[in-house]
Amino acid sequence: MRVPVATTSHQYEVVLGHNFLAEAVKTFDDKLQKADKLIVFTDANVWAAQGEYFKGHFPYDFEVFVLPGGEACKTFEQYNAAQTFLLEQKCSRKSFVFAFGGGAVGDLTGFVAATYMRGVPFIQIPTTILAHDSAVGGKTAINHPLGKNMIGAFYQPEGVIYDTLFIESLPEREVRSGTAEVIKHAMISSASWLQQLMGAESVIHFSTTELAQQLKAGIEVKAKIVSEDETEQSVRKYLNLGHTYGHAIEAAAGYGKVAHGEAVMIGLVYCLLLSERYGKLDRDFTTAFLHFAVKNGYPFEAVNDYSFEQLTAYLLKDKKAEYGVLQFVLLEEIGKPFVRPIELAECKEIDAEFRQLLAEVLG
Ligand SMILES: NC(=O)c1ccc[n+]([C@@H]2O[C@H](COP(=O)([O-])OP(=O)(O)OC[C@H]3O[C@@H](n4cnc5c(N)ncnc54)[C@H](O)[C@@H]3O)[C@@H](O)[C@H]2O)c1
Ligand SMILES: O=C(O)C(=O)C[C@@H](O)[C@H](O)[C@H](O)COP(=O)(O)O
Ligand SMILES: [Zn+2]
Repeated sequence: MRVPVATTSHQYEVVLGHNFLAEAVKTFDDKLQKADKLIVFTDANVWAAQGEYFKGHFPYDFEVFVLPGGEACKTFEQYNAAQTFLLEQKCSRKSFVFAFGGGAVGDLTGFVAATYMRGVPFIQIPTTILAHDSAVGGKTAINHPLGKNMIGAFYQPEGVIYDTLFIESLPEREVRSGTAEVIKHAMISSASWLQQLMGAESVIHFSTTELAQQLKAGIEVKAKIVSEDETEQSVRKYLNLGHTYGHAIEAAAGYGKVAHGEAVMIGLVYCLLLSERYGKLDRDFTTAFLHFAVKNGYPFEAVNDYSFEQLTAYLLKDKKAEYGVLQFVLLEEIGKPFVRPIELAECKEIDAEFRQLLAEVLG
């Protein structure tokens, strides 16, 4: 399966298949033959689970740099270590970089590639469900203790090779986390798709074929939006549904304790509550959605670990804020997102409603 991405700065394809790494990498043969060095960035968990397969199916010589697993690789320290590795390997502008891992490896590697000698080409080889989102569209970043993804660049990959075989070793918690972004893509694009997901027995036990269909549908939504608005001037903001509150939870927890997708799911419910005030969605729908999320194991108890006051500083650092006022992505109805300024006092009211609803549903 192929999904084209055509942003203002770059055109490329996402190729999706199963057990097809060698074949997919070969489609870049022209470029890779001309490269003076191939560097693979990965993380310790991915390399332990999938390194042998990778080595057996990657048809070129390469050097590998193994980062710490998860959010721990999106730090200034690891950014510095990765740049040092490229310098020590004598990489040039003719070198090629691969991000082999989930969104954390992809975001770090993309930012390293964007800034090494002011830009070297890179290819995303995602290994998580979540990375159907992160590997596409060119948002690259590391975290700052004061806010999520605060230091980064828009920098598109040369291509995305998505071999769903890698997902077979993904822990269940990460399957759940990644599926939150699939659900987000459904919420901003299609009521019938969301209805299908909400009606499923479980959204974390899809068959390989069903999963590939869900991933492709998500990639298509993302590709269409980033092709229209690469740098988040307009419709790209819709991809941030659930992230204003979600990122605040992630940052307050200390990156990695609440997984990105878990935090996004929490943020999606928060946005549904807020949307009730400005669109056609009502409390019955929000409650049904929360039940669906709880049934699938999303950890809403995490909200109770932080007061609204603890979240406030992170909320205010959201990148969509304008002139000090938060801009939330809301839903007129499912499939119809819009952006609206929301004052902090109103955020606090919704936060209180959220905690009340959680108490009712979680008991
Ligand atoms: N750039 C974007 O547009 C974008 C979009 C969404 C999320 N993100 C970012 O992506 C990150 C989250 O990505 P993620 O959920 O993929 O997390 P991740 O990269 O941290 O991976 C999750 C965990 O699973 C392990 N793992 C990954 N693949 C594995 C595999 N195949 N087998 C076994 N273990 C594996 C990792 O080592 C890690 O511990 C966050 O930092 C988030 O901010 C970026
Ligand atoms: O691609 C986008 O645009 C997104 O917002 C996708 C999000 O899922 C992703 O988590 C992104 O990294 C968030 O970006 P940020 O600008 O809020 O840091
Ligand atoms: Zn996200």
